[in-house]
Amino acid sequence: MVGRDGGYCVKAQGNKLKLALVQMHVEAGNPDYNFEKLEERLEEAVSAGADKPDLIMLPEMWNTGYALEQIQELADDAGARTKAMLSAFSRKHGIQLLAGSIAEGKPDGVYNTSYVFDGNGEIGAEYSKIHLFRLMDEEKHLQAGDRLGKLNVAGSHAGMMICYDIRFPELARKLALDGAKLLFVPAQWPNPRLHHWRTLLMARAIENQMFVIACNRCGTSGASSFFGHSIIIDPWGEIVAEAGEDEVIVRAEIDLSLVDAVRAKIPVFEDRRPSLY
Ligand SMILES: O=C(O)CCC(=O)C(=O)O
Repeated sequence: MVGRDGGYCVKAQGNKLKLALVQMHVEAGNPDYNFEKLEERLEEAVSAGADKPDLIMLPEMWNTGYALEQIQELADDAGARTKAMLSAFSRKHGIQLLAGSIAEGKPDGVYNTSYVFDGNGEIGAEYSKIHLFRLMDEEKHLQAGDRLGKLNVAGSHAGMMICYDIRFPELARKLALDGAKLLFVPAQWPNPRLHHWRTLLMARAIENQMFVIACNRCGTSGASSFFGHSIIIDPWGEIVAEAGEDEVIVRAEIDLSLVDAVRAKIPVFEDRRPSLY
């Protein structure tokens, strides 16, 4: 994991948030294994000696992986198993949990859905991926969501996108215009597109002057391999923390007041000319 040590051109005033991103291997088609493994990783995230995070984040489709051919049978029906485990964890530790996403079974099909637990074990927000990734046949097996992902974190508005969604800058801009100061991105982004992953996330952070917090999986699944590189980028485009390719818990503290400081320094949102585009 590499940290950042550079000086900002703008100074944050202090509204701190401690983050822990669980970058883990996901076993495709084996929810029992993945639930057990996640439980271990969550215990590690809050283990004695670790700086207790305010928010823990998980990767995309951590319950089933991309076992799309069997996804109808494997999906968590109404998210019941996920909700039971993660609600209890969130309540026990008083930690907000942005629970990556799962294959969620609903009466009309399977959705790629993220739940956010608010620290009392209640679901504060949920979001189903709206752009299905045709290169991996998602549209053949999954239903697309039809709502934006919005949540509150430490008194600030935040937005949520899942993996392929980051290729749609208008979605991030809409979330920013609606008030988001942070953007969370759970993913299963595979090789060989590390360059796209880092560049797109960096662009979303700089152009919207927001924190981008992205948690990817690692390891291999059939013919696909995943490079990890979970990353936290600040609104000035500096990398706060970035994982390598192995399993790790990425920990960092961010200061949300930096968003206002950056937006005041270069007032992009005031300078927009929406009447022309
Ligand atoms: O856009 C990409 O290159 C990767 C997207 C992806 O893997 C996904 O949405 O699951």
